[in-house]
Amino acid sequence: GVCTTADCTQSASRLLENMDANVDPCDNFYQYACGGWLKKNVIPETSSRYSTFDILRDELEVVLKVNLGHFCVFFPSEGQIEKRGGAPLLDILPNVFEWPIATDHWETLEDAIARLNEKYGTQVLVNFFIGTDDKDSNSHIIHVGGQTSLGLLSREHYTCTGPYAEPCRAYEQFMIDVARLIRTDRSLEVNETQIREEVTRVIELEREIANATDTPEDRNNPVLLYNKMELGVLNANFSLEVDTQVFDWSYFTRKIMGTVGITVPDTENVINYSPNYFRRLNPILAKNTKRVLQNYMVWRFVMNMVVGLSRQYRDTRKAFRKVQTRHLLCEPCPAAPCRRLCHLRQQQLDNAVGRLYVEESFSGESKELGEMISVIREVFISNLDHLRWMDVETKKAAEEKAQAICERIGYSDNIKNDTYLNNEYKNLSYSAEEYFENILQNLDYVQKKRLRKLRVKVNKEEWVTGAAVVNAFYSSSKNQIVFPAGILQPPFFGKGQTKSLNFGGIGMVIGHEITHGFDDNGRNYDKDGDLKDWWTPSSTQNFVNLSKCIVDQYGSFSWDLANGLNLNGNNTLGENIADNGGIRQSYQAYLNYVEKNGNEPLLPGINLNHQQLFFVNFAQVWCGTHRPEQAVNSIKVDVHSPGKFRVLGSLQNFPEFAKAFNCPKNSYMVPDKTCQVW
Ligand SMILES: O=C(O)CCC(=O)N[C@@H](CC(=O)O)Cc1ccc(-c2cccc(Cl)c2)cc1
Ligand SMILES: [Zn+2]
Repeated sequence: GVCTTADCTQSASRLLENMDANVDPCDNFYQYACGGWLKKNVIPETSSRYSTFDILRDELEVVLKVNLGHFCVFFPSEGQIEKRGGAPLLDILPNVFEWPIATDHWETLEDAIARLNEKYGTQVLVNFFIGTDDKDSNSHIIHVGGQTSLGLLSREHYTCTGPYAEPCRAYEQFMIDVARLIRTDRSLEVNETQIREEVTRVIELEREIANATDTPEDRNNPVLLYNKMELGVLNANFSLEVDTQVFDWSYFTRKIMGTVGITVPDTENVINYSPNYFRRLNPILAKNTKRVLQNYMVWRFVMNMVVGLSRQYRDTRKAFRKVQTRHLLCEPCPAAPCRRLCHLRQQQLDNAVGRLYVEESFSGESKELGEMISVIREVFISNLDHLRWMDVETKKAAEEKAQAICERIGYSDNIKNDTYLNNEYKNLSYSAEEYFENILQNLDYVQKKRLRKLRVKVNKEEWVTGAAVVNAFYSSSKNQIVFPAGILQPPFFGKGQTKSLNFGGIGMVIGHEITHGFDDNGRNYDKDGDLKDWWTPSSTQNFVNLSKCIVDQYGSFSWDLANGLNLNGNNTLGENIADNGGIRQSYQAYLNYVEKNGNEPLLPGINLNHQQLFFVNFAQVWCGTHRPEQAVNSIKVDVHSPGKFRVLGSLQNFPEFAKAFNCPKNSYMVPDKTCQVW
């Protein structure tokens, strides 16, 4: 029969709207499923990528903005911000030992990195953080490395040639304008030549630092990153010298950990995950002065702060805004509610935001989700039996790990617990005059909470995300899959949606997250989340060979929106393995569902059976388009392949898709060579 409920009618019209039935599904399924969407949608001025996925995120923000009245939080008017000019920033520059370009006397270097880290959570030059010990997932350990954010979006930007010339120039002008403004506010002489010269040196230094950082390829094997050594050894073997002054790692570490009352002896173990970066950094520092270094480091802090100052300061980043990275403070937008939301997110108030969202929009689908997770987990495990490339011993360990995956659905009960929330935010104080300082105070509060974890066991109950998030997660150290409330909505999931759409939507995501535990990164961790090899050498070798097929397949896709650049098959391998596993598991789980419960009633007005509807809904998650500069950048930095290729690549490897649409052998969607890992 045909389902004529409102939900079915809505699903049918959504699916029909987005697709282009004139395209042969076997020629290009993405075009077939999304052709209608692409004809009807234009990328908004304010977006760099616009897709079904992004629209869900925008809609979630609207729900939150509309309901921000609940937050009796005072936010300053534009007038109050204007009145204070640059004062909030000028007042705190002494806290970070000053910005030489913008003053005529300044002090040390060492303390600056430590202060930026422990007080403002800003990582410059050295990334120092407390994280889970990969080889003891119940403990925390100090990590040091080179993964600090750069002023420009990516390493490539620092070539300052071709498409990167404009962002570079905007970045340089931004720094010059802020330096001039601060010197003027301080009634110091403004010598344009002097400022421009110092800025040029900072960008030159930043370019060298960017080139010294590890590439994504250098960072994708957790076993090779796990370099544990005593702090004393780190100090001895990875000395950094500036102006004949040696960087003292012990002093630096104690400076940071002392602020939370934790003493760290030289025998303390730390993980140095970028030894090569520090080796490459040494000669760079040796040929630079402390002044240039201080200029660089404090600039990385200053550039994030100007958005919280008066119009004159904010305008300095106008041209640069187009290529902005995520900043610490909020862009004051015309309507107060959106600024409040931004602050709440920036203030790590994800639990308060999550509570609001859950109360407004989440009707608690946990039970049905739980059932979907268990049948898809079962399929993953039963599929292991058919894998000829994995030996019995390794299959047994894989099954144990799959059984041990713990699931989190919707939201953490904590956010419903007023006592818990009040306790979490008790130290927060807001007042209109001091909002800038409050934000800095809260950065301090959040960073101190992170630093205090060093002597505390890992809380595996803790959620790795807030609830008001349209996404899903796999944590290798917790062996945990998480589906926040934000993604539990159409097209992914709906109580009134047919199971074919739910399995093609959230079912795919569930399979994707489970498979992350077995991709090129996740497979290195055992069922307890410890970095321990549970593979036989022969199974490892087979896994590597089969992965190579995926690397080559996605690496051979050339992306028209990125000026024909090919995808990076290595950097996207983990996500591609997860997509290819997810589609197989969720589809098989759907067939099992139909086997057990019979065929579902068809959708009105759309002459597709449910096997076909599964694939159409699956593909329409990624109906969307990109701006060229975002496309080029995403190929460099995104671990996910572009949506179009995620759909094409995983369907080309899946014979059940070809069967569902009766695609002939030589069609584009049925290539000769296909890949399969899980
Ligand atoms: O925002 C972004 O660009 C990343 C979104 C992103 O992939 N999040 C993932 C988080 C993660 O990687 O575990 C969760 C996820 C979302 C969508 C899909 C999916 C659905 C239908 C078809 C295909 Cl080929 C893939 C699979 C996984
Ligand atoms: Zn993923």
